[in-house]
Amino acid sequence: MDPLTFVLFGATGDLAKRKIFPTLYHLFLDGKLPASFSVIGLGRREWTDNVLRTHIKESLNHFSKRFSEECSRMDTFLDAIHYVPLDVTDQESYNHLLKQIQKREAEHSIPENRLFYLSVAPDLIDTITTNIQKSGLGDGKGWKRLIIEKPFGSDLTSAQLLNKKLTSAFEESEIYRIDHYLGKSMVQNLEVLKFANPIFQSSWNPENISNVQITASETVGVEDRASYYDRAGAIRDMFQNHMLQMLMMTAMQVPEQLNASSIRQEKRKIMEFLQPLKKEDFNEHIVRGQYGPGKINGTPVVGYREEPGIEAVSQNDTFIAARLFVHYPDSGPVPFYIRTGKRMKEKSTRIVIEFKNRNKDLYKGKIDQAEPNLLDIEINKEGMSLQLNLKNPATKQIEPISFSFAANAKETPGEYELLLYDALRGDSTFFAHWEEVELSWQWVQPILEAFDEDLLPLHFYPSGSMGPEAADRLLEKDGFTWW
Ligand SMILES: NC(=O)C1=CN([C@@H]2O[C@H](COP(=O)(O)OP(=O)(O)OC[C@H]3O[C@@H](n4cnc5c(N)ncnc54)[C@H](OP(=O)(O)O)[C@@H]3O)[C@@H](O)[C@H]2O)C=CC1
Ligand SMILES: O=C1O[C@H](COP(=O)(O)O)[C@@H](O)[C@H](O)[C@H]1O
Repeated sequence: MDPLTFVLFGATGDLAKRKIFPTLYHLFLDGKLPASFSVIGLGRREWTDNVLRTHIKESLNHFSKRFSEECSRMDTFLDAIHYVPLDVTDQESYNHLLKQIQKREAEHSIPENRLFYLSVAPDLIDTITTNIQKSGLGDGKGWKRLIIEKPFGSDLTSAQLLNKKLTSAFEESEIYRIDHYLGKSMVQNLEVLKFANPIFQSSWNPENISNVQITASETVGVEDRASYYDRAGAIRDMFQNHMLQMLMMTAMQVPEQLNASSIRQEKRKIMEFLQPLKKEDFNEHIVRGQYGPGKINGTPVVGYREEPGIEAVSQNDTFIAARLFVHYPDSGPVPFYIRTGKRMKEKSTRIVIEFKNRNKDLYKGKIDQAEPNLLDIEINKEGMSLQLNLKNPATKQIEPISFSFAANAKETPGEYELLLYDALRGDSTFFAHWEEVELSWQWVQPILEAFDEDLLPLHFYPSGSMGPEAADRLLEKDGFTWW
C-alpha cells in the first residue's frame, strides 16, 4: 500500500471519535496501514497534538474492543497523528495546513499521496473541496482521494448540485462516497454468494425467483437527531441510500469482471431496470408510516410526535415500505418488497429470496402447503439460512428444514474497517458511484414530492410492531406475505 497522509476534517467530532479513530487503530494493529503514514486531524477547536492524542485514547477506550492501556504499539500509532486548528471557511488557513502536511511528508519520506476524509456537516463539503483546490493541497505529485459521508444531498437537485461542485475539484474516480451498508460483510458477500456458487448461478435469476424482500427494522426511535430526522424521514435516511444499495447488490447480474467498474455498471443497470412509479399508482406501491406510542422489549415508549424536538403535528415518515419491480430486459419482472422503520419490533436487517415452485402440480396437495424454498440472509447478524423441503418419514408430510451458517462476528472486521482499507488501497467497489446515487434520487424524487403534497396517507403503527398493516397489503395483493 502506498505511504500516504490522511487528512481528517472533523477530527474533533462524533463520527471521528466513535468510528474513524477506532478504525484507523484497528487497521494499524492489523498491519493494514502503510509503513509510513501521517494523520492530520482538523477542527476549529484550539487543540494541540497532545490534546488530540489524549482524546483519541479516550475514544479508543470507549469504542474499541481492542483497546488496552498497556498496548506497546499505541505510542507508535499516536506519534503519527497531529492536529492543526483550522476553520474550513478561512481560505488562508489552508496554506498553513499545506505546510504542515509537507513538513510531515518530508520528515517521514511520504510521497504526496493525500486522502481527504470529510467528516463534517454536508453544507461544508463544497467550501472544503473548493479550498483544497484553490490552496494547491490537491496538486501534489502523488494521488489524491476524497471520502465523504452521507447524506449525499436531500433530493435530486441538491445531490446534482453537490456533485457538480465536487467534480470541479475531484475526478469521479477520486471520490469515495460512504454508504456504510456497503461495508457490511454480508452485503459484500452477496456477489460471492450469487456468482461463486453454481447452485445459485442457475437459480438466482428472474426465471426462478418469485420475489425478494428486504427489511431493515430498528428498535431505536429518533434519538437525539430530531432536527435532522424530522426533515429527512426514513425515505432519505435509509431508503434512498442503504435500501436501494442492498437492492442493487441483490438484483445485479453477473459482471464481466470482478472489478469496481464492472460491478458498478451492473448495479447501475438495476436502477435503470427499476420500473418508475406513476403518481396515480403510488398507493399500490408505497406505504408511509409513523410510530405511535407502544412498547419496545416490554418498556413503554412515546410516539414520534411526543419525542423531544418533534412537532406535535409532524407528518414525517419513520417507516416506509415499497413494492418495486425490476424489469430484466431478457426475462420477466421480479417484485422486490422493501421496508424500513424505527421503533419496530426488533433490530434486524434481512434479505429474503423466495424461489418459485415449478412442481406444484406434481406435488399437488402436498408441496403447496409446505413452505417455499427461501434464502434468508441476515445482514447484521452475519449469517444466512436456506430453507428446503423434505418428507418426514414418520408423518409422510413434506416439511421445511433449514441449513444455516453464522459468521464469527468477533472475527469479522467492522464496516468502516472494510471500507477505509479499500479506500486506502484505491478500491472503490463498495462505495456509491455518482450514477447509482443520481438514479436512486431520480427514482425516489416523485415519492418525496408525493409526501410533500400529502398525496399518500400517513399510517400510524404502534412502537414495537412490524409497521403499519398497510405494508402487509402491499404483498398480499401479489399473493405473498412478509417472511
Ligand atoms: N456521527 C455519526 O454516527 C454519523 C455521522 N455521519 C456524517 O458524518 C459527518 C460528521 O458527523 P458528526 O461527526 O456526527 O458531526 P459533529 O457535529 O459531531 O462534528 C462536526 C465536526 O465538524 C467540525 N467543524 C464544524 N464546523 C467547522 C468549521 N467551520 N471549520 C472546521 N471544522 C468544523 C467540528 O469541529 P469543531 O467543533 O472543532 O469546529 C467537528 O469536528 C456528517 O456529515 C454526518 O451526517 C454519518 C453517519 C454516522
Ligand atoms: O445510516 C443510518 O443507519 C442507521 C442504521 O444502521 P445499522 O448499521 O445500525 O443498521 C440508522 O439508525 C440511522 O438512522 C441512519 O442514519
